[in-house]
Amino acid sequence: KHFLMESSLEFSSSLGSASSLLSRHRTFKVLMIGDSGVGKTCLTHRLCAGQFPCRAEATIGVDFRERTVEIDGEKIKLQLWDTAGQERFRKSMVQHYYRNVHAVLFIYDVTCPECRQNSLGQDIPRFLVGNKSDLRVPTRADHQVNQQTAISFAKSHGMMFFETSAKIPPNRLSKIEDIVLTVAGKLKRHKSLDAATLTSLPPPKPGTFSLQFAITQI
Ligand SMILES: Nc1nc2c(ncn2[C@@H]2O[C@H](COP(=O)(O)OP(=O)(O)OP(=O)(O)O)[C@@H](O)[C@H]2O)c(=O)[nH]1
Repeated sequence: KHFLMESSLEFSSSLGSASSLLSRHRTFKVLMIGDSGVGKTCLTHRLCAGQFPCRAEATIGVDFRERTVEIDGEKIKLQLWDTAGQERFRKSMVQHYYRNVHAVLFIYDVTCPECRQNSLGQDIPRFLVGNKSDLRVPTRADHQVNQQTAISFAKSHGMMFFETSAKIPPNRLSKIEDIVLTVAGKLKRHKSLDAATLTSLPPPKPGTFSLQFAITQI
């Protein structure tokens, strides 16, 4: 995980070059945000490289990884920006990495009902992703985020919902490919994200909502 200088944070699109006019190709900046330790770095690796990283250290600043998928003949490049969850790193970087964002993945840990989050980007596609589903233990349901609660929460905030694990081997339950394809598909179809507006989106509006889930069983 490294610290990136501001100059490398700027969004770039391959649209405009002669070759990209022949094969349509768009790049979208997707922000991964969430508390420290929820698994943003591991999930970013998994979504982009298909693997769980053997070791992950706390992110300092931001880092990004890319994944290209083809949807209906168009190549969509997702640039996943892995942000620092630790408050001391987050504060100093906040205004930089929220610039020109096209979608946000709010990540929380399903075994941590106290996860909190700041809301942003009301006008862009947003996804709520519960990670570490491999750590769910049926007998400890009271210490985990209830999936129905999370689904209702996502619905009421206009987000799409996924529960996944960055760690489990690729299978139907991991949902990793579903997440990649859903995010890319949503961005491809999102009206306000056409070529003309790619580099001129306003910064996401700040605001808050509590992503603190109620513990449903006492
Ligand atoms: N069991 C399990 N462990 C996970 C999963 N995802 C991440 N972890 C572990 O959770 C810890 C934190 O993961 P990171 O990806 O570094 O978390 P982060 O959200 O990037 O943390 P910050 O960089 O501090 O913001 C590491 O020990 C990972 O191995 C998962 O799906 N399942």
